[in-house]
Amino acid sequence: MTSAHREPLLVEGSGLGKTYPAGPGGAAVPAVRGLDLELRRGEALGLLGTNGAGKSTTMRMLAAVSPPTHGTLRVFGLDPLHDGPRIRARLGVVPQDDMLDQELTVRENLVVYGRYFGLPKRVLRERAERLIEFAALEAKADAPVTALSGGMRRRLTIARALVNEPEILLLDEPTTGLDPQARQLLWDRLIRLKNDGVALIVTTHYMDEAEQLCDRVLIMERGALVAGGSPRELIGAHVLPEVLELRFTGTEHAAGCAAVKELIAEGAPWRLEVLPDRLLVAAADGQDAQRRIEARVLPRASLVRRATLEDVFLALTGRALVE
Ligand SMILES: Nc1ncnc2c1ncn2[C@@H]1O[C@H](COP(=O)(O)OP(=O)(O)OP(=O)(O)O)[C@@H](O)[C@H]1O
Repeated sequence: MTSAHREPLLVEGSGLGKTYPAGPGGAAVPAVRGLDLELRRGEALGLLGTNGAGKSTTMRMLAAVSPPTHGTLRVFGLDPLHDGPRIRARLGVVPQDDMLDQELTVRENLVVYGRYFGLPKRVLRERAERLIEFAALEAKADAPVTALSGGMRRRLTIARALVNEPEILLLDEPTTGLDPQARQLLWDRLIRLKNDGVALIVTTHYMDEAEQLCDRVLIMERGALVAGGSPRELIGAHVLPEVLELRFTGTEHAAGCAAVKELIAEGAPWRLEVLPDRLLVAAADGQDAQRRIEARVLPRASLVRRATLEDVFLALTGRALVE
């Protein structure tokens, strides 16, 4: 039992599902089906899946803004159907699109948002300063939102979602469109929150993000759970530990593919994934695979790396998780 398991259960969903009613001329959409999930204090849960997998629908159910049509859901032990306002008061939500007040300054955005929670002025002023510092926006505190970079806006959106000191923060694709440096700073802040005991639920298209942040991930496809566990568990259970990436010049791609298939047919214990621009050969020993393949066909470039969640996703769904 890890220490996380001694923490109280904040979210408990069982057989959770949501079917959107049929529109004019269309069929009903089962957006989420039979999902079991749990979240504890200080834990980060990742929801992974391609577009339309049901991640945003799951987030909306957890945020008590879209009622489930199947299964049971408890957030803070409360039923979202009947206790929506009490649940929402203890949640922070970071939507995909920053819904900041463009004309207001950084500080004003925090203060105005905090008023919705009925916080006394003095508390709010002090909290806004703390959040400005947390979001590393001290130099921009009096600047309007229009003067902020993409990364700064995301940090302000997160700061704003923290005004009510939520116990759970829901983040829908928090770093989409940000450059590597801006992503790193954001991850740093999210890890700090987690260490302070805030529970995070993150949807993302980025496997490295899930590996960095999440204690557990749920891989979803067409509304259903495909696999769940810690990144390490998923890698251990679903893929071989090393991956040899091979790139060939245009016309050689097919020959390279044939050579690897031939070796596998001869008994090499590998798994081949063919992508448009490269071959991925999963193996227990990547260097051995590299030697044996390169004895038959010479790639333009090759490298051996450790298997990642991206490989798990590909192995389970047959699709690369790219935007
Ligand atoms: N309000 C709605 N009415 C009807 N169908 C919907 C509604 N919202 C989402 N859907 C459908 O439900 C399915 C799941 O959508 P959802 O937005 O939850 O997926 P997602 O994994 O969040 O995708 P994305 O990464 O694009 O946000 C899709 O087929 C979508 O078209």
